[in-house]
Amino acid sequence: MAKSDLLAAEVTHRLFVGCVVHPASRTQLDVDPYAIVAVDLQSGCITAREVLTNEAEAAAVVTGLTIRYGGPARVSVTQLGPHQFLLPGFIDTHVHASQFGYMGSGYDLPLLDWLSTHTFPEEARFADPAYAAGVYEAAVATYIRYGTTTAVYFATIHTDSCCALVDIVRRRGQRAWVGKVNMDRNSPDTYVETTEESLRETERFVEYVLGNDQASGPPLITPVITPRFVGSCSAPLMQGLAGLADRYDLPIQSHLSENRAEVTWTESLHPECASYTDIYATYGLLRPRSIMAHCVHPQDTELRQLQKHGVGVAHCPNSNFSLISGVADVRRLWRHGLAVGLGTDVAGGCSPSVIDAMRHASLAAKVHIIKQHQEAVDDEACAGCNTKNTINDEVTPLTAGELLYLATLGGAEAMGLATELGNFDVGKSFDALVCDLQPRDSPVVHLRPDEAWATKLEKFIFLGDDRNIRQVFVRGRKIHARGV
Ligand SMILES: O=c1[nH]c(=O)c2nc[nH]c2[nH]1
Repeated sequence: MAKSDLLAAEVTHRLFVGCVVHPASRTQLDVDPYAIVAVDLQSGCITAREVLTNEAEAAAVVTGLTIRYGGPARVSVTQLGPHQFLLPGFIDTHVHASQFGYMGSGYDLPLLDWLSTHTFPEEARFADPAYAAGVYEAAVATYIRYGTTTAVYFATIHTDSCCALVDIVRRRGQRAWVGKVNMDRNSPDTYVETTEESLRETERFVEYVLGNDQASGPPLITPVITPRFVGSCSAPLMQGLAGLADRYDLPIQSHLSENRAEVTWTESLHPECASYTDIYATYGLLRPRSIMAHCVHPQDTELRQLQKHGVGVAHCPNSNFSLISGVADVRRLWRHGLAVGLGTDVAGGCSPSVIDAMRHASLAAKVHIIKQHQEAVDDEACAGCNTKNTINDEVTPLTAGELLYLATLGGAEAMGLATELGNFDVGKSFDALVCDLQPRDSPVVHLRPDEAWATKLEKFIFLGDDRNIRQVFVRGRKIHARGV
């Protein structure tokens, strides 16, 4: 090839060479110290994943793939460093972009008081699109920096401000479901809509999102139907929203069974229904691609109903601790066959980080173990059972593999997107993080010589932060790189 042809040739594929970590399933975490992931930069999809045994073999496979993809001028090779690894991008299945401004404050109140004291007054300010854009710009940049490649956003009731959020997410290249919030009852005068307004404005928002997609390939941004929760949505509004979800084939998100006082109040609003979950079922809001946040206090019958309708759950442990809502039990949700992802639930949760959500999920699972130990000790049936870290197969700590699964593939399953996202299977979108355990400015993660990869991953989960996320990719495109 002449030199001028070489210069003109376009790079069509990128190969990542080094340690690759991904959940093959809930029960299998693959950690491959010598592996290659190949990405077609046109489609942003993974075209090959090769698992090797040593560096020499990796070099030979790089050469073979380079020939297959048209030669060195068409292939860019990224060699990961000794403490770097590739991880699927994080999926935050429940986050209020509009609450970013007061995250980290107001945790002395339970849910319903917190909503009326902090949340509704702040969200009412989003009537001003300029104010909204300022908050959304900071929020989206932060979530991306922390490795969230896919976010399921609540915005507010204000359509123009919701459109501003969509524009920001689109410009920054993140994948997202974005929801205009619906509220037509039990809300302050300054932050409420009529039923008709709420439906009309939701349709205007949906048309805006669907009409403005400029990404090549399937859209990165999807409008999501977002009744805030039963307490703030009348039956006609819920029914109307279910109709919009049908008409536009859209996903749905809401809150379910977060706090005991909320459950009691909600059920009192609908004596015609058997339970909180049954209210959503009755008004048509439970289906595949519905995501219900929290599910802290459901009865078994409710979990069976969620499973029957194919609903996914956003587990939001930081929020459940911060608002003292209770502790959702992930293993119980799994036993009922539910798909579960993680939610930061900013600002109920006090961190924008899915790594933090993994840590809190670990603690939440341990609370169930501690509770059972405590009950056993109180019964005097189990003197000394604190010497074990498990009660039985159903009450055990979450492993590092399970935590990484919740943060990635579990979220994709809850969204009904597991054929496209969540790990590095060939054909899926390359939504990925280049993680670095030894960036120059992160003294917290200390590695001993010859630290095993299993230990390195645990340290990433329990000590890591945004400084350990070097690059962020969505559909093969780099959307963030650290300056340091
Ligand atoms: O954690 C929560 N955050 C909210 O904004 C909200 N609204 C209803 N229920 C809610 N729960």
